[in-house]
Amino acid sequence: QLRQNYYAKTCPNAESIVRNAVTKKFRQTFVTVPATIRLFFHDCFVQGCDASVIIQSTGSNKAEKDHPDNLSLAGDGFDTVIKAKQAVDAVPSCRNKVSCADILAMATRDVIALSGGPSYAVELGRLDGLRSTAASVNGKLPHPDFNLNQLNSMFAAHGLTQTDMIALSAAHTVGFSHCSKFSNRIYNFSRQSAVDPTLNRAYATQLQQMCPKNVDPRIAINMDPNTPRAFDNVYYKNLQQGKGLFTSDQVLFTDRRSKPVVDAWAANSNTFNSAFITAITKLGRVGVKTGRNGNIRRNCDAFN
Ligand code: HEM
Ligand SMILES: [Ca+2]
Ligand SMILES: [Ca+2]
Repeated sequence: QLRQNYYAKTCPNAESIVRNAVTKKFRQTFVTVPATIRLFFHDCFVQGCDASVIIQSTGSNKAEKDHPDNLSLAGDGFDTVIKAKQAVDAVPSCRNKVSCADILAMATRDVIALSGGPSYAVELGRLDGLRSTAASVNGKLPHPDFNLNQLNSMFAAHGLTQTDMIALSAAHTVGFSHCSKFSNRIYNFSRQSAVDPTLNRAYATQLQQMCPKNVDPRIAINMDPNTPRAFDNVYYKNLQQGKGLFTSDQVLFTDRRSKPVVDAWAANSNTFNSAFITAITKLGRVGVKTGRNGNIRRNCDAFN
């Protein structure tokens, strides 16, 4: 039931208003890019793409964003959606017409294009969800130590194929990770080997330097050591060299079932780009709310 140009009659400039607000935010800080993309993913995988992740906790409700798996979502993603919503609502005819869930989908499309990734037409028509609880996040988001079967089954639960999962994982071509998310790979990996043998040796040494054993937990490092500010297929080239940061990244190359796709997309950015557009469009359809199951929030971080 989603479609392109959904707001053509009700708020014809919705997409350009959002794009302008996102561009302004992008010029202030690059973190806007990874923060917004990850926010969209974490929204869609819990209760569908309904902006449930943006809701603030209240005295009586601990919201999704305060679940441990969401605590590292960067504030600039939330801020991007809130700023874009304010820009939309500043136009009298658009006021309370555009959902926060759609604004997040548009902002995600825009930050990908701004950082050099593929441009695509975004489907719209989502309503905002009416519930957000920390408990509902349990077991719904992938962990960095997942193997291919675990990744596949979690994505399959939302109608996404292994190919879609490999394409979406390329979001790790931009953005940051805290050291704790991969420290198991560079210290005390196993009885046989202190360092994960699938990790490039020189890269492992660099990671140990950037993330010494008792590092400040607030330290975050680039996930793509080569082009951290470009949304590109270098993600797959890194995997070929043992430079995937998480087990869940590197396994896409070490498991023979996913390796052929990694090799193909490392070699051809056009085929990657079109697979990515297919996959993120499917991600945007997950669990969409319509009718009585949703509404259009006045403020994206609180229920009406
Ligand atoms: C395939 C399974 C995935 C796992 C296990 C995973 C795990 C993680 C982890 C552990 C971080 C670091 C968080 C931190 O320490 O701050 C991260 C960051 C990130 N993830 Fe994923 N992720 C996965 C898939 C995805 C997908 C599908 C997307 C979007 C399409 C995505 C987008 C991002 C982005 C953009 C960041 C950087 C965030 C920032 O810099 O603020 N991830 N991911
Ligand atoms: Ca959601
Ligand atoms: Ca990159």
